[in-house]
Amino acid sequence: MSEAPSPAVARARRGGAMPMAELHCHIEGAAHPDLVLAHAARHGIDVSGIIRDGHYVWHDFTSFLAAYDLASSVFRGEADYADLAADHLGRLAAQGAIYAEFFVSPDHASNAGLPPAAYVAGLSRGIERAREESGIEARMIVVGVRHLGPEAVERAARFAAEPRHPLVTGFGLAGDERTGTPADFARAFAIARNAGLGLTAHAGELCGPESVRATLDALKPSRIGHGVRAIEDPELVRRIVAEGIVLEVCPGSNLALGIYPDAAAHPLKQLVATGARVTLNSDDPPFFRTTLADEYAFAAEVGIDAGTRLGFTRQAIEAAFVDEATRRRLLERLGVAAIALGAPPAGG
Ligand SMILES: Nc1ncnc2[nH]cnc12
Ligand SMILES: [Zn+2]
Repeated sequence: MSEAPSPAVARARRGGAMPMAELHCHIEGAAHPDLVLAHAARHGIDVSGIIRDGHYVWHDFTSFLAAYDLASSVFRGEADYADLAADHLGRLAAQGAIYAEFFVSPDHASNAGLPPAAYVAGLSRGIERAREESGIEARMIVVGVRHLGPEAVERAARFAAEPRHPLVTGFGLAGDERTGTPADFARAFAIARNAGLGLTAHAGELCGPESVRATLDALKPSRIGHGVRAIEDPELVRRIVAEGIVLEVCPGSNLALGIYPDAAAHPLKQLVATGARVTLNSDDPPFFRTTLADEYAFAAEVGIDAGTRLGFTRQAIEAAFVDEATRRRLLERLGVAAIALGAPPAGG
């Protein structure tokens, strides 16, 4: 009879010991239910409709967004957001992440009564605290919320652009992909592009390949949030590969939201096989009962080898919205971690 593997070996087999990097996670969506319960109690907010037995409850994309909005509303001050960012990044670092970008939504802060500048100041304090505690590096991507309309998204872009906070390095579009058309947000993306921000947009999550194509045409992002449904159109996949568009793939989110019925139906492996630049991400981890380590474990479970999984981390660092000196440092850290694991990273 063989002995049970040690926890470290079991974790390594699951893919959890890998050095990881994440490009796609919404900070409000990363709020652990315990943290939300604590802040809700302080502010006298009833969250019993969205948190039961320590887990978020929702049943479709619309009710997920409603739960997300209510959970967000319990974070009201600069210090609340510092705690949220530090908690999120501390959890990621404990899993093995060396770099993380997260989406920040000035509209959610404003709805909770906090001016966007104080929101970003609080989050950046959390980033600095986490860096001191664990060495994890992080940046913020301001997002406009699509279902709030083009004017709100332009307001978010102007906030991101001027004055530039040093840790805000990107601009993106989140929210309900089923509302409006990408062209509605072209002005917002022009503002962000002119400010030198990196660009990403959610597409090909709830809607099909036509949404990804229209997003690439109208907004010209270097990265697409999700993008998985591009697999339904081989011509579009060829374009994504040829243009080097990076896909921020979030399998746990896709499965939780029912975009795909099960792991076997998820196109992660096919996307990798096309040569597209793929990264792995957790999106809104406690809402979808996932973690970044779980996403890497998912990749292992669907048959993606360790070298390719390390390649996801390298890809994320190469596509990160950071200055070149930081990118070089992160790639060096990845190289050292990969050698310790006994496997040099793909392409490095
Ligand atoms: N999965 C998702 N898609 C679009 N907008 C979001 N905001 C938070 N999570 C999201
Ligand atoms: Zn997302």
